[in-house]
Amino acid sequence: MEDKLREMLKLYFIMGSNNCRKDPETVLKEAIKGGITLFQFREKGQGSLGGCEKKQLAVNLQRICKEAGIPFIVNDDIELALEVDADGVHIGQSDMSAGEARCLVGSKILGVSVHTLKEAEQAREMGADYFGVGPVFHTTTKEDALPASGVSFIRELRKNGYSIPIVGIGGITAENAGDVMSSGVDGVSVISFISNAESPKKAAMGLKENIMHKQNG
Ligand SMILES: Cc1ncc(COP(=O)(O)OP(=O)(O)O)c(N)n1
Ligand SMILES: Cc1nc(C(=O)O)sc1CCOP(=O)(O)O
Ligand SMILES: [Mg+2]
Repeated sequence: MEDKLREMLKLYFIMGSNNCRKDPETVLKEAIKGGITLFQFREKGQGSLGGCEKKQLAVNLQRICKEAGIPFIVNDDIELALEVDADGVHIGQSDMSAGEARCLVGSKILGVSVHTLKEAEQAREMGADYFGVGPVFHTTTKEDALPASGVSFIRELRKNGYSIPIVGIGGITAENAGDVMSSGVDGVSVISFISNAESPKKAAMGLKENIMHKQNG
């Protein structure tokens, strides 16, 4: 299961309608053609959808993922994740606790954002399946992002014996993805480099090439 999860995390695309310059369903289909391995529905921030519109978009994007065999993760909204029977959820330090989330989602994938060794210890104890660590580089996509910390915390986690799957997030592009991979992560998480690209397919392909290149030596 853990090896399968590491594979899934290689190119983790996250998106909501407000991150896209074209129709979100088209963006997701193109990103899948470009080689993404996991998708997170993150409908959040200025201009995002709510209520029935949010749920309908989740259902439509989940169908596209299912047809392509890409697991579908929901950000923050555990109720929605359970309603649509998503493959997993991602939560951060200002969301519900990882312990509570684990109780609610059972054996679904549980991702947790961590920024300190203390948060990492708690998340691991509470049953996190993977960590999201960022922002690695400067990002304007997340309104309340912390200052960029580079790859130092990723290296610190590995040095302290954390073998749990980890993805780096924040400001990642095809150009810097290889450096993030070299720090010890299993994969990279990306929003705008794909969602805002003229060709989401080409953007995903560019990322994939650099990720695989690093992985193979
Ligand atoms: C893979 C991944 N890593 C980190 C995050 C950020 O989660 P969080 O800190 O809860 O912030 P929001 O995304 O909810 O604004 C993530 N979503 N995915
Ligand atoms: C959703 C999210 N979480 C972050 C964190 O640091 O935890 S940074 C971020 C936004 C990532 O978007 P982009 O790839 O466009 O920089
Ligand atoms: Mg959150």
